[in-house]
Amino acid sequence: MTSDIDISKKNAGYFAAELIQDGMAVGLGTGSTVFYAMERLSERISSEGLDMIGVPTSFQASMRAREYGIPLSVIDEYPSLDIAIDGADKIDSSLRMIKGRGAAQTLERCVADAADLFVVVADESKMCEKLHGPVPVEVLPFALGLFERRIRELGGIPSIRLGVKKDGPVITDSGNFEVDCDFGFIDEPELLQSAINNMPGVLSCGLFTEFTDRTKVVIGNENGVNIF
Ligand SMILES: O=C(CO)[C@H](O)[C@H](O)COP(=O)(O)O
Repeated sequence: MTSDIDISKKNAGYFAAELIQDGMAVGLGTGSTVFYAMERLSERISSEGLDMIGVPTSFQASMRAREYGIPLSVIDEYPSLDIAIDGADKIDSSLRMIKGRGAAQTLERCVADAADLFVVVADESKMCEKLHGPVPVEVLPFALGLFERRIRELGGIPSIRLGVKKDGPVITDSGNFEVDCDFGFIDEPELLQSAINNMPGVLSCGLFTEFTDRTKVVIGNENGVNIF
């Protein structure tokens, strides 16, 4: 049975897919809401002959895009993208967000940075007054101990993410660890983002505060979408 959340995600994803026009290079984010955008893009490719190229942000995104028959390339070939479509885990009213449930935030940040417009698709449960909850961070295995010490010094509680159908730590698509760092409610997301991203051994954290001036957030609900 399709849940309300799934309908909301589908409405958001389908709306984002309609923003894509012929000839566009499009970043394809990771997660279940982006899958709906890909589903609709696939339909448009078949029915309208939509001519587009996708740049995926993870193995998951590229596998699903291939299943959907979406032509793919890489950021080396397309360092400038028209639009990147991606999901988020928490979004505040200033359009700052936390990403990284899928441990893909490093590549997602590269693709968002390359794009003229960052379209974030989510259901209503992702909106919040103040960002809170664990901030995912991709960390070089070599630097883990030092990283955990630095996070504790900043007031966070680091917790290395463990595999579900794998013993031991989650290994990211780039071969690193993913560490969820709990800071509770985050007063100054920009400062926390730069403090974490400046730590030795950090690839990228899941706080996304730098794209707000070119972000469109599409929040799906049971009946349609709201745009922020
Ligand atoms: O940041 C992400 C992956 O790293 C996802 O975009 C985020 O977790 C949203 O996922 P979903 O659309 O499945 O709720």
